[in-house]
Amino acid sequence: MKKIAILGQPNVGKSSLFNRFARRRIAITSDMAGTTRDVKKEIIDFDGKEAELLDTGGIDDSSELFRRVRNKAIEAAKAADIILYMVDGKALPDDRDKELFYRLQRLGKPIALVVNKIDNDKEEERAWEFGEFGANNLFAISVSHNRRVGQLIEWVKNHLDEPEAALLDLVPDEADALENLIAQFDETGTLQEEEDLSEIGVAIIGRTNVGKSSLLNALLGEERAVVSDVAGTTIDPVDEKMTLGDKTVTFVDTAGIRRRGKIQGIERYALGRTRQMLERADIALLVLDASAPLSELDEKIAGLVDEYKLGCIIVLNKWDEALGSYEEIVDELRYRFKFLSWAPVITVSAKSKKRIHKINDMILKVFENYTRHIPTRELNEVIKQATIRHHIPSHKGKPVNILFASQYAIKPPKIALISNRPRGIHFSYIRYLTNQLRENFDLEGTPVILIPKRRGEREEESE
Ligand SMILES: Nc1nc2c(ncn2[C@@H]2O[C@H](COP(=O)(O)OP(=O)(O)OP(=O)(O)O)[C@@H](O)[C@H]2O)c(=O)[nH]1
Ligand SMILES: Nc1nc2c(ncn2[C@@H]2O[C@H](COP(=O)(O)OP(=O)(O)OP(=O)(O)O)[C@@H](O)[C@H]2O)c(=O)[nH]1
Repeated sequence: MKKIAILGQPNVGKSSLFNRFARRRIAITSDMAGTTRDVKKEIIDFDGKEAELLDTGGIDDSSELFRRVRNKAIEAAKAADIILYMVDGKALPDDRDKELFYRLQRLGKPIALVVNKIDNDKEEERAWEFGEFGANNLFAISVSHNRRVGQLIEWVKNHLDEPEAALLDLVPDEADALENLIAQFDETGTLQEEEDLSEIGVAIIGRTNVGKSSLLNALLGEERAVVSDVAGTTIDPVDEKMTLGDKTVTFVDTAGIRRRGKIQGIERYALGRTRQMLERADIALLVLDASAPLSELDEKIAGLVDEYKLGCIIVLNKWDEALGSYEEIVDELRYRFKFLSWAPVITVSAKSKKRIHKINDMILKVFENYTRHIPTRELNEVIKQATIRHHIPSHKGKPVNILFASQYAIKPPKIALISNRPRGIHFSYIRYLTNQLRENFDLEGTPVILIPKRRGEREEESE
């Protein structure tokens, strides 16, 4: 007989769905031969077919660790033939669910992502946010409003019809995969950072003749033959690498940098090539020529750094021939590049290799900030204090609240502000909060992105 498991975090609606399915119950057996502590099973008549429904039980304490959800999911994944992974469509997608679902999906068993509590048409769009789970089968349903539950039942039924697997036990590959699954989470149930943080992609950008090749050579610490002008526009992206502490720095498309004079003239082409580099980089070294006035092209190139949301270090090169004092030049620069106010400025002379090591130190620091994960508690404390100091202005006469904040990505840090009226938070208030974060956490050299999001509380539906 096929076994169906309904998994998910507390309160997503597992019991409700279980009861929906189990309306036509045939027998209840209370344990699974003592193998698992609290997996109940129930034989149900599933639209004319018998199936076993595994009930992994709720987790009573809402403060329980996600680890327990995961352990139960793994137990059930071992036992089940069909897995329904349920999430609360009124909440934001949880990265831990996403990672767990993704890994369960790779086991190759029929598995569906069930986004519950999509109670009406208006709420449909919330389900789209769960598209990032990469589910092959996604059902946006409402158990309590009986929306689309029929479709889910159809899908399950189709899989009940499939022939039973010959072996109920796990094949070794699957067992290994499950072992790996366990190893990938830490004590708190958070997926350990799988992303490789040992490589830093650096793009050296700037208009022609500012000293990009000279800077690259100085950074790499050796003179290299400069490839003289090659006719034609073909670019072979060649990266050069250096080690900085325990990190590898990859300078992207150095062939393009070394090919002299290439970006001269055709501005569109220059910007296009810069884009290609930025796409592959974590940090941009924006090189400016201190011996010449800032140009419009400098500004356009700087604008791309902002657009790509990369870490940035402004390198004022040719400092040996600087046109003015440090204050004069930096004031002008800050005035023109307001959108890069968070980027550190370093004055260097690539030609004489002066202060080049400052760039190395700064690359490491900016990368640390670019990949910074602000602990939820500290993040919320700062946001809370900020909202006490300056209240969030009301929107169309209605109060706007931030319920909590949660960082959901790095490179750069991205933070969701869960609000009753996300669209009611003015951008100037977002800027204020961003500055508060910058004052409290080291975020030098990295953009920080704050995105108001809705949690889907009832009261806002009257908006
Ligand atoms: N709005 C809405 N609420 C729902 C829906 N389905 C379930 N709920 C509610 O969500 C809450 C949790 O439902 P349960 O079925 O107990 O959730 P669970 O996942 O079994 O919870 P645990 O037992 O804690 O693991 C209950 O208050 C349900 O009434 C739905 O489709 N829409
Ligand atoms: N005075 C001074 N000149 C420099 C410095 N760095 C580079 N230069 C000179 O500036 C000119 C351009 O340097 P490059 O390194 O070729 O500049 P680039 O940005 O790679 O130029 P393109 O390939 O044309 O985009 C050369 O004549 C360098 O010698 C510096 O720190 N001080």
